[in-house]
Amino acid sequence: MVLCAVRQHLLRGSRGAWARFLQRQSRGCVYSSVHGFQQEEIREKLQAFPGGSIELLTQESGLAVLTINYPSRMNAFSGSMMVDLEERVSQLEGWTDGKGLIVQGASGTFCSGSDLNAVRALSNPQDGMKMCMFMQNTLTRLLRLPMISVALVEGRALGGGAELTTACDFRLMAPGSVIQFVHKHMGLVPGWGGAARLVRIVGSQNALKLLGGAVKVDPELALQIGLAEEVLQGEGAGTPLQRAENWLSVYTKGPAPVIQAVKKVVLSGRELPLSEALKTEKDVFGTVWGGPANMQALASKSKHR
Ligand SMILES: CCC(=O)SCCNC(=O)CCNC(=O)[C@H](O)C(C)(C)COP(=O)(O)OP(=O)(O)OC[C@H]1O[C@@H](n2cnc3c(N)ncnc32)[C@H](O)[C@@H]1OP(=O)(O)O
Repeated sequence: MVLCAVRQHLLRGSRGAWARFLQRQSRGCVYSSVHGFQQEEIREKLQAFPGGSIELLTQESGLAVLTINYPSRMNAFSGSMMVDLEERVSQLEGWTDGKGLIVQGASGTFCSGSDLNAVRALSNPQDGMKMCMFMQNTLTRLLRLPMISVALVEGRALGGGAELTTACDFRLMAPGSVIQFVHKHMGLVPGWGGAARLVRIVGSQNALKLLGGAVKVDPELALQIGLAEEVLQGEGAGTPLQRAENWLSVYTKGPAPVIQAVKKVVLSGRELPLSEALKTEKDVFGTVWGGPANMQALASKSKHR
């Protein structure tokens, strides 16, 4: 009873801590009206470029699959798909049972970046900045979801598609797939946060090579520089999605509050200064200490041989 009350108190404290974490990180977003960013205004503009969709399937197991779906344009991001993605991320933020997320493209290819038709129409500097801020906000929130995320790369991940892979915790590549930051060939640099995240994943030297040379990163190179965790081999071992689910299940096995706590402490360690990360870790620890999974493990006198 007492333990329960203490836990409730800690839980309340932790929710506060997590809310404070997100608040410090601008509620999970990078830009708000303070930066001249008006979300509704850009949403309206983006909706004027329809096509394709972003599909979200949540499973009772706590695993969700997000599919970028515009096969006739190699899953390029139309304006309405950017808006769709933001809405799907909002849905995932409110999914209390979520533990894992796989991001994939439809029809055997990942994503060929932004829809060049929309890009042409939004090529004035003001609209470009607004689109950039919108996508940075969305992909930052995607990476900050309290669940473990994996980009399943089949076929090509080009431009903004390559940037999207970096907004997941891990990348798995199918044989023959390619991740390529083609921005330089387009007279651009990444603008959806892909450069900042890439530096943290592969280091600045490798990031400079990949962006400066618009290098085609095949699975072998991706493994070598730490961009990908694994190549999904094995014809007989199910579809690439099934293999990705298998891979992820090692990390999502267990109760949702524990898996979410794992992601939260790693996220705060990655994003906050040490003293603040330590405080957040303490608060997140408070949510699992004395919780059902902890009590059950203690009662079963589990060994870790
Ligand atoms: C954030 C910054 C960015 O993301 S800038 C955008 C970067 N992406 C690109 O430049 C990709 C340009 N596309 C390509 O290089 C090729 O289409 C790739 C993806 C390699 C596929 O080649 P291939 O297999 O020969 O097919 P294809 O060229 O016939 O394409 C099939 C249809 O899809 C379309 N498509 C492809 N990518 C885009 C795109 N990003 N935006 C708009 N449409 C795209 C192609 O135009 C083609 O359409 P259609 O059949 O000609 O009507």
